[in-house]
Amino acid sequence: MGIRLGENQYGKAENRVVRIYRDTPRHEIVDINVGTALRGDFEAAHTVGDQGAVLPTDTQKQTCYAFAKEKGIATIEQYALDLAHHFVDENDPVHGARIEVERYGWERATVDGADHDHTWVRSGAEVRTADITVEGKGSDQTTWVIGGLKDLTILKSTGSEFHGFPTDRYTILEPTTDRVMATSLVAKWRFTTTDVDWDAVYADVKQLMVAAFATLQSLALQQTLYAMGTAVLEAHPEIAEVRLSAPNKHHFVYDLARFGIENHNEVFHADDRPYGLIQASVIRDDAPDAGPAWTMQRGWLA
Ligand SMILES: O=c1[nH]c(=O)c2[nH]c(=O)[nH]c2[nH]1
Repeated sequence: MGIRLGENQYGKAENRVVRIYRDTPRHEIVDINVGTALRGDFEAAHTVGDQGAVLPTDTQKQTCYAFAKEKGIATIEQYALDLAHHFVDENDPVHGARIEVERYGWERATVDGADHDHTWVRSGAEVRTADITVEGKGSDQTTWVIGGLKDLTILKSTGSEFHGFPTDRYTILEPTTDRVMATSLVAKWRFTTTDVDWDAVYADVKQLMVAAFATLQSLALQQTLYAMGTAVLEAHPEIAEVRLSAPNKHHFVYDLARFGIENHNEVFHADDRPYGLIQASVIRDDAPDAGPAWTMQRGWLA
């Protein structure tokens, strides 16, 4: 019975490369997901386990990050062309390469009517939410309204620190005075009235939170959440409480020193999990009782 190896290729999928250009105070961001795949003389790797021709997928990954700094990512087309040519031209067994790149859009955050230098909001609208509870009938009826949003993804490329934390024998985290901070925010705010211009308040609450995220020289995501909630309560007397839930979407500085390449907070690996999950409620001292406003949200037992 004749058996032979058919089509095959191999590579590293979903390299989450984030390149920040920070030569001037006005930073630029390129946020991409890169897949590499090589085709060529890899018969022996499959049939007898001979790795003699196999450029490791790990090396392909490192090349993606190194090229982000060495060649830059002026366009994803040119970046992918550079990678493909490199793999094919520098490796005899490689006859072909397929590089697939997705680029995620970021729009500059607006603060005080102007584009911000180092804060962006991920393109594509967030999801607006409303949770309404009505209890009772006639003169005994009470209504609670919670406004909110989710999937508001925001990132700042500087203006974030994290240090001064306790250490124990398991601590490896290095303190930092300059890091990327990013989150995909979930926020809900509890109104104390229904006499509200819902659209206008929604737009303003979102803007206040984005501006607080952008402008605070943050010492922790916890401090940023508190500042966001405080900004909303200070501007909106009709809101009694803001609840915030924020995954800390870690961006790790990629170690390019191993290749003799300097990386001063320019090339990052955007890790998807695990993530820190920072959650806080910011509430007025004299907030009326929430009653059933928060009870049994979807997923309450999940
Ligand atoms: O803003 C942060 N808050 C934390 O609690 C924390 N913990 C951690 O490892 N990194 C961070 N960052």
